[in-house]
Amino acid sequence: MHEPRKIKIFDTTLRDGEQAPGLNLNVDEKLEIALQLEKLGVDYIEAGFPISSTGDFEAVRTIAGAVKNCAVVGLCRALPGDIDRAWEALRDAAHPRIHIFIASSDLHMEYKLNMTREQVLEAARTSVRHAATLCKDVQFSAEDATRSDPAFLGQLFAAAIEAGATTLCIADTVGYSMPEELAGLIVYLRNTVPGIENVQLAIHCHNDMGLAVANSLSAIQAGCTQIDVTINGLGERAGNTPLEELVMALYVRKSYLPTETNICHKQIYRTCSLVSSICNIPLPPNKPIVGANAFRHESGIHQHGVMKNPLTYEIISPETVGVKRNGIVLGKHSGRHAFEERLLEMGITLSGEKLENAFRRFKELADKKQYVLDRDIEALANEKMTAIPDRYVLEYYHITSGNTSVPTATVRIVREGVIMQEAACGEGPVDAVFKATLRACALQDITLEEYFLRAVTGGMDALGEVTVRIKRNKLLCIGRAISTDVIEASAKALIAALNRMAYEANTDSIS
Ligand SMILES: CC(=O)SCCNC(=O)CCNC(=O)[C@H](O)C(C)(C)COP(=O)(O)OP(=O)(O)OC[C@H]1O[C@@H](n2cnc3c(N)ncnc32)[C@H](O)[C@@H]1OP(=O)(O)O
Ligand SMILES: CC(C)C(=O)C(=O)O
Repeated sequence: MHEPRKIKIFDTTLRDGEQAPGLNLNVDEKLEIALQLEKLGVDYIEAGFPISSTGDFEAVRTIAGAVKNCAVVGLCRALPGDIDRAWEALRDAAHPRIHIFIASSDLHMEYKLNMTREQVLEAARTSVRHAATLCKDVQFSAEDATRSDPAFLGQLFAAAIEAGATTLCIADTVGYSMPEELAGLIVYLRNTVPGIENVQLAIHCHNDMGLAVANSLSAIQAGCTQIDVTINGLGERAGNTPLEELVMALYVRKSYLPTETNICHKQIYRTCSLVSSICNIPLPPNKPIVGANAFRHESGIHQHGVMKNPLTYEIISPETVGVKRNGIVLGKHSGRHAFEERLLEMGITLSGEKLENAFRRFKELADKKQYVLDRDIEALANEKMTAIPDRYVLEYYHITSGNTSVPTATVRIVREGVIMQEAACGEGPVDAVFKATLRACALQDITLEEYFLRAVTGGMDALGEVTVRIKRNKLLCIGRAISTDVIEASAKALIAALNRMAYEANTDSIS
């Protein structure tokens, strides 16, 4: 058997992942995800595209200052202004990397860049050379590489190596490649590009035809040692290679493809769940590795087999990725120790005020629910981890509703010690609570752009998670809350969104 090859994991959840339509993460959310990625053990965190906005610049700068155990990467076009801005954000990182990309397919060069092959070669040369004067780690990526003329791609890579690139990345930008075809391209480049043996070779796959994992595995077989991934496969269009799927395929099939990564497998579920919650993109139940059904067995023949020996129908044990099979049941009589222990088992470390808050909310929930499940706890922990100051506090709400009465709500809200109380009628109880709340806060110019309700757990006493997106002028803010009562979850989600809006607007209050 061959020695396992070291595979480096390049996580781009915070850059390509955030390009998923509708996704917009603020600096605090990005930092929280980055710190979890560090715990997970990724080798590189692509934290953003610094020239693209002040928010992205700040996120990259903040993450560069906070993360110590992995390299932090900023994306740039092949333009000096992009590179200087990226370096400004990255310069304090323990391990900074500048990532430059330019398209290499004739289609992109002609229609999008309006550049000739010679001009693209020159832009790659000068930009990589410039970046190498600032940073010793420079990645050069060829966008749309898999639809490019292989000979030109080879020339471009040779120019980037000569200019000082330390990593070269082949991007299957539109998820066009087939696994064997991609392996053929990689072997061709390895055989023809001078100096390629001295740089790290990377692959960046998109999932337009559901082939991102297969293509990434094929690229590893053909010699790539850095794999670009995102958590839950987030990304532009159909997304990128999902970290959890690729890493677990490598882990489970190590005897077929001997490799190793620095990933701490027990942190996988925690990371996927945190990203899903912060991004408000629920995991489909049948999602490999981390979906609710990934370790469930419904049919009798399977249940019988698993009872005799789990290996009959399980190629991964849930504990490997941080999912607890059948642990202690947490309920209203459980104390801090059991609660904290369960959090640790789930890969969640909370301390001080955050732990106290989560425990208080757990007790409130346990009073209403027979059993508190891992998913409930996770939701509680996720909700409170990105702390936004509570400017608006919901003191109480009261509704009257029924199929023969007009839904009416009364709310009392406290804003910085001032009590504000109002009543309103609505199309339904949630609408009435929203109208009363906005009236009480004198914020009737806020519009509700989106309302989303999902059951976090099953059963009659399931936790409902409500997410609202509100808008005032151009500012869009999300609020999320959970409760066994959907009206309460809705009211709290609106208050959370108002608090976020006050925080984002950076004023003492919005009104
Ligand atoms: C495959 C990928 O995922 S690449 C990353 C894609 N991600 C994003 O685009 C998200 C962030 N992007 C942004 O915020 C904006 O697009 C910005 C700030 C980067 C640029 O904004 P604008 O200046 O308004 O330009 P716009 O986005 O309309 O067009 C892109 C410009 O960059 C040029 N360009 C695109 N790629 C490159 C490149 N790799 N190197 C040099 N120039 C490039 C285009 O030719 C176009 O130039 P032009 O304005 O001279 O016609
Ligand atoms: C910037 C590059 C690597 C990219 O994201 C792509 O081509 O999909």
